[in-house]
Amino acid sequence: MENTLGLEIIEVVEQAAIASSRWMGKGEKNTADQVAVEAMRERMNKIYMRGRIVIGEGERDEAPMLYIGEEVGICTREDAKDFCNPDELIEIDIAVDPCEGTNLVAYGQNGSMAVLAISEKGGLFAAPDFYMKKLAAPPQARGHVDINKSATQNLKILSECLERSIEELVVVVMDRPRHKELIEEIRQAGSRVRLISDGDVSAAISCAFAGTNIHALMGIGAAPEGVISAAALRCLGGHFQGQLIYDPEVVKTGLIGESREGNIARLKEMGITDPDRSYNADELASGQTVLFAACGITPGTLMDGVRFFHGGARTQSLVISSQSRTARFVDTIHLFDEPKTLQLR
Ligand SMILES: O=C(COP(=O)(O)O)[C@@H](O)[C@H](O)[C@H](O)[C@H](O)COP(=O)(O)O
Ligand SMILES: [Mn+2]
Ligand SMILES: [Mn+2]
Repeated sequence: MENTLGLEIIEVVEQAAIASSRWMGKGEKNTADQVAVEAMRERMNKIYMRGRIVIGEGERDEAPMLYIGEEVGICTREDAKDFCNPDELIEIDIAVDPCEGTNLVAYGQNGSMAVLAISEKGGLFAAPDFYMKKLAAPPQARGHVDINKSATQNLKILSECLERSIEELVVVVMDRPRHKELIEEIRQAGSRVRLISDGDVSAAISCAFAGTNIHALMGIGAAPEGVISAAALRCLGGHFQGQLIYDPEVVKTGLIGESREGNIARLKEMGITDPDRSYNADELASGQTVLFAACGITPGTLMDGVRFFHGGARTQSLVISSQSRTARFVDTIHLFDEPKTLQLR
């Protein structure tokens, strides 16, 4: 899979990031999102592959593009056998977030990226558009911290695993009213909290890399983003656990319906009979082969944002593969027309 798709998926996230970054700081989050979706879809449909979107922009009716169930890639054509090789005909599942952190792009803030994860059919948990309680941590803490333990207990375990004091730990939490008590607990335990307004995928993946000064992600974000984060952390050997949140009393906003029972029923319809189950990274991204790619839109902890220069642009991406066991940082110069200069840095 990596051999046939590796380079192609870098271009997919690069094109989405470039398109979206043109709307950076313009206060128009929907446009920043829409152009990323269009660019991602257009580039994906030039790839010799047989892909199906399992995590995307939503259901077909509400999302004209990259909706769940949409088929992408040249080899989804009926006559594909005539021009696609056997590898390209293997069915693959794709999770996309063409603009992760639309608010961040719209307001010119750090941490947004174009991102996707790929696996063979059935290899990615088709997360419903629900919330998810998340716990991400570095590889040394994998299997030691536990989403069912309190933040205080996990910080103690984390400090032992990372051989540093609790006071030296930095935990990223989304700045939401639902996290008031969690934030207090982390501070009370002695650790430091980095609050983010959006973009918990970047925060989760940052846990896997020493030097980011991010040691854990705790709290509730969206479930689709949880699966994408899990795909990266599984390949990197980091810790990731997620638990669906269906009780509107817990989140008090957005994604889910107002009735707890109604939400449980919706989950059941989707085949999720134990709504309280916590999933680890291997279960959320269970495929034999998992590929992940992200490209910075605005600057972030892991990657720089898109930088334009006369006649071109420079992007930074991260491509992770469970197959080759690599995490590649890719720095690309894109030549649009006749650039006067090629910007080295
Ligand atoms: O910040 C986020 C927004 O993602 P997007 O809509 O693609 O720009 C995500 O990282 C979060 O995981 C999540 O979507 C968010 O926590 C759910 O929204 P909210 O109700 O505002 O917390
Ligand atoms: Mn997102
Ligand atoms: Mn998005």
